[in-house]
Amino acid sequence: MAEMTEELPEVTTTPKTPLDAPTGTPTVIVDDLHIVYRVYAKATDHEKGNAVNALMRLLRRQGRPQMTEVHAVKGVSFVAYHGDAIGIVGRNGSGKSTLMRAIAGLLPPHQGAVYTDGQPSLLGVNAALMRDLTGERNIILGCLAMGMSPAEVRKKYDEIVDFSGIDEFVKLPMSTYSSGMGARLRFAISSAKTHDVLLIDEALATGDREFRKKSQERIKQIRESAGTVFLVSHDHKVIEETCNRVIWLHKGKIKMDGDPAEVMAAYHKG
Ligand SMILES: Nc1ncnc2c1ncn2[C@@H]1O[C@H](COP(=O)(O)OP(=O)(O)OP(=O)(O)O)[C@@H](O)[C@H]1O
Repeated sequence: MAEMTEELPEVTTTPKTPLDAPTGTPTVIVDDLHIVYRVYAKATDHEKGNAVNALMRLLRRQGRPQMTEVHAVKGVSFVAYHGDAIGIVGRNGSGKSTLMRAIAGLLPPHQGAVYTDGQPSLLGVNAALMRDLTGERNIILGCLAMGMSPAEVRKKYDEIVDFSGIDEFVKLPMSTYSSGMGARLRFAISSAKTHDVLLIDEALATGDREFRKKSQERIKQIRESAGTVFLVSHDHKVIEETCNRVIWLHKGKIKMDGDPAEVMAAYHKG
């Protein structure tokens, strides 16, 4: 395997205490959550800004005419616990990714609230790795960004390269990777750390079968260390094999929440 060649400065930090909270206590509380996107559509020629149109809008107390709202999550409430792996299913546009981003704190609630115990980390298909940098550099930066000390990065480096299976490609820029290789490296980096709440949005979709198996094993380990995992996937086999609970979103609302086999059976019936 390729040795890590980058020099990292010696820094001593106090190690983070492992998650020791007992299972069965809440990690995420979502309370009557509403998320609304505001979209500014392109103005038609008729609406285009000129002084007369602007004045008429002011006089009629109208807002910008091109703005539309998309109510993506509509009053979602649930509680997640330590040790939970929750699958989120639903048709395209049902609000799955929006809900993940809201739990990660990346979207402000329009109404309601999200309370989390610990730091949620969102691992998505577009997780911020840099295409022009080598895999090695991305591993180092990614781990430091997750709060690891340089010593921890050095300790974890081989394991991450090994888990990702990208071998010698680690020395090449990520722009030379296939989408599957990129996804594997992202998952390997993100899951190298114990997460309180790990949100995985379709990030396992591009991996091959062997990698999916390895990632399911990793998710199990995270659950066993009392973290909480959310998994958005259109691959229902992965959901059923990995999760102990499934939430079915439909048009921004929870249609069903419970045992994976029961929810998936109802979901397939439509
Ligand atoms: N940035 C955005 N701006 C405006 N509307 C958005 C934005 N992102 C998502 N939406 C809208 O919000 C709704 C929910 O989208 P979201 O991506 O959360 O659904 P999803 O269930 O994850 O879909 P998919 O399975 O296709 O990934 C859709 O109507 C979508 O068009």
